[in-house]
Amino acid sequence: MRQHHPARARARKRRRGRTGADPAAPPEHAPPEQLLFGGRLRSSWGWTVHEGAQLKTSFLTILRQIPTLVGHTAALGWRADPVALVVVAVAQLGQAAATAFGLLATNRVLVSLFAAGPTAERVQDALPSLIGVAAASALAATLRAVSFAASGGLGPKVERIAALSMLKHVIRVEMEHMERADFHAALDSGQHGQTAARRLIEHTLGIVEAAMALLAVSGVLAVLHPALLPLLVAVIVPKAWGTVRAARRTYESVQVWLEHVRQLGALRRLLISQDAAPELRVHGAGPFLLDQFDGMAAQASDEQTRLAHLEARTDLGTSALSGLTAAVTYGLLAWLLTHGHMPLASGATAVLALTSGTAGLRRLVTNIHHLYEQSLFMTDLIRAREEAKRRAIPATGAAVPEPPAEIAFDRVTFRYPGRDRDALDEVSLSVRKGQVIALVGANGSGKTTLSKLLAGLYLPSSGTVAWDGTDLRALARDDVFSHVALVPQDFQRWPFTARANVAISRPDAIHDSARLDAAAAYADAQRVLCELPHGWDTLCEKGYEGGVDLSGGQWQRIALARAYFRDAGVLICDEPTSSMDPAAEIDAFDKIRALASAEQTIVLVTHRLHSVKEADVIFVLEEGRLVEHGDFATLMATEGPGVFRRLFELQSHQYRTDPVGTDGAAGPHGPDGPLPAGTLDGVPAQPRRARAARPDGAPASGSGG
Ligand SMILES: Nc1ncnc2c1ncn2[C@@H]1O[C@H](COP(=O)(O)OP(=O)(O)OP(=O)(O)O)[C@@H](O)[C@H]1O
Repeated sequence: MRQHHPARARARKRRRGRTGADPAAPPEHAPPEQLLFGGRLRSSWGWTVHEGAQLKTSFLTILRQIPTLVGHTAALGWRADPVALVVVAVAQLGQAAATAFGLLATNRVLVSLFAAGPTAERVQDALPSLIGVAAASALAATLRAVSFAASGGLGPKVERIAALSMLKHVIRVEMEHMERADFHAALDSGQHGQTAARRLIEHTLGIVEAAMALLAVSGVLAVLHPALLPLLVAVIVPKAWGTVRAARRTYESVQVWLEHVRQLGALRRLLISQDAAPELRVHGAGPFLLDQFDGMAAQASDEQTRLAHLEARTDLGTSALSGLTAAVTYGLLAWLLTHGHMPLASGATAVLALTSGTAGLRRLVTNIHHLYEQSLFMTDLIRAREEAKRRAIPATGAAVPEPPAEIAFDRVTFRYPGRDRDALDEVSLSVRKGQVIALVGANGSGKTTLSKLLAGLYLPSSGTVAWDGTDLRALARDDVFSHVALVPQDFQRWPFTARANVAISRPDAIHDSARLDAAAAYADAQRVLCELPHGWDTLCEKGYEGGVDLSGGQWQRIALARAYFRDAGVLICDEPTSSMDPAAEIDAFDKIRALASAEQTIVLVTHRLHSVKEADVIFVLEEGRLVEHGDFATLMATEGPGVFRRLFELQSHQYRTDPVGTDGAAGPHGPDGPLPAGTLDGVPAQPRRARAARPDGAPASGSGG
């Protein structure tokens, strides 16, 4: 039985409805686009501002900027590989000369062949010139190959230089600026500048090559007959117009198609995605999305047909116009020939020259077009690089030779860029060497933010963070970082080998096997490593040959091993055990705490309040403010409902729930009776919909049939 596909039917209807409609009209939004993406999927990335830039700028304006652009690109090429640049330039010049010589030799051949006399003599006469033609074409081919080889190597070198020039500054940008939308937009644009650098070289070389070819042709035409030069211009003008128009049309079509490509690509990725696979199956989302995909694909092919018709129409018009001009041109040529203003041989050479000249021109215009757009991306790269330089962590400052004996916060306030609320509000505290510090509080209370300020990742908006009495701002931040090891909440799961994943915290020791093994032993990660097919050298990224994925808890052990491997004076662990089983968690906390006895300062951010019992100081945060601090006993002994005590009791009661429900109430209990469903860590979670079981065992949901 033929299945009904609503999206396909809609696409069919659209196709039918469009018959007779203006093919130039923009395509209407397909319902799937509206339904799934809320309309066209336009990227908000910075670089998209340049999409179609050449369409918005007049060709003359572009033309005026060409000398400057070519100059910039040449400078870039010179920095990347001066020898290759010179080779390319010489090869291009040589090619032009060979082309001109070849045309002139062709003229000589034709003159000999069209002369009076026996055929054998004429051919013999033409022979030296024929050899010249062959030599010129062999030379041009050799030089083309030389130029090709040199420019092929030049492009990637330029791209590498451009990428490095930006990235080396980006990796030093202050964290706070990494969060800023304007800087991110600049970075996105800059990213495209890296490939643009290579294309700039390609298009500049294309322009030079085409310009040289044109120059050679013009020279030959001037030699054949001065009147031929205006003829070339006569052919050039309509061809140039046609080429610009065709280039713009093609570009426009790519833009329209791009939107579909993005959406279809997003859908295609989801349909084969491993992460989405469970919901695609259980929720029946697979057939639904497939149907949307099909509808959008049908629309995409509609669009391609529309564009193909449009292309054909434009091409026909342009060809008619160029045919007309060519007819006039060749008419003029015929007139010159028939009225004895030019020998027949020169006429034939002129035809050859005109053909090769117009082809060169087409290449010239297309390359100019692309060069202009790529130059915009390149400008973005330069801007991003300068912005990154401006926002960099200072490389200067007082040295920090030892881990700090004390880190002190004095009325520290911090606000994230773009937020209207402080994440930390006048926080004052101090952390001493060898202490275990716990930061606790509800979600969003500022624990992670505080730990990042402590590590020197952010600087306070007001107040000071001082390491041994010196404001962080005055310290060499690289030195500060060298004393910090971090297990962030959202730690990086590097798509590298297990070895690189651990040793990345101290890359200079990546081959130190004893140190790696010690780190694995510390984090209880040996079992994880034993199970990996290539041990330390197993790629921890699924989707590549030999790559494996690790469980959440296994990844956390790797992250702990990484922090241990770093061997720094200050260890900050933000929810280091959230994915571990209970036994592993207890073990991990014991080990982390044990490091304090080795003179390390430990900062623990956690919701597991039982695990902070042995902390030297617990700092309790609430909405960015430090509301309580002290050791566990002090905080539990507070008069009245202290924040920590309330959170602790709430969590403790959760574990004291009657496991078999003999008290007749399902779910956890608090001090005042049953706790709301989903209450965790003292923070109410999303309310869960209760489903009482029906006598027949089916859930009593109100599905209504
Ligand atoms: N990168 C960021 N940009 C903007 N706001 C942020 C950023 N990170 C955190 N915030 C905001 O700062 C406040 C404190 O967040 P923080 O992550 O420090 O809380 P937390 O106590 O660690 O929370 P959790 O227990 O959920 O990890 C929150 O209001 C949060 O929304």
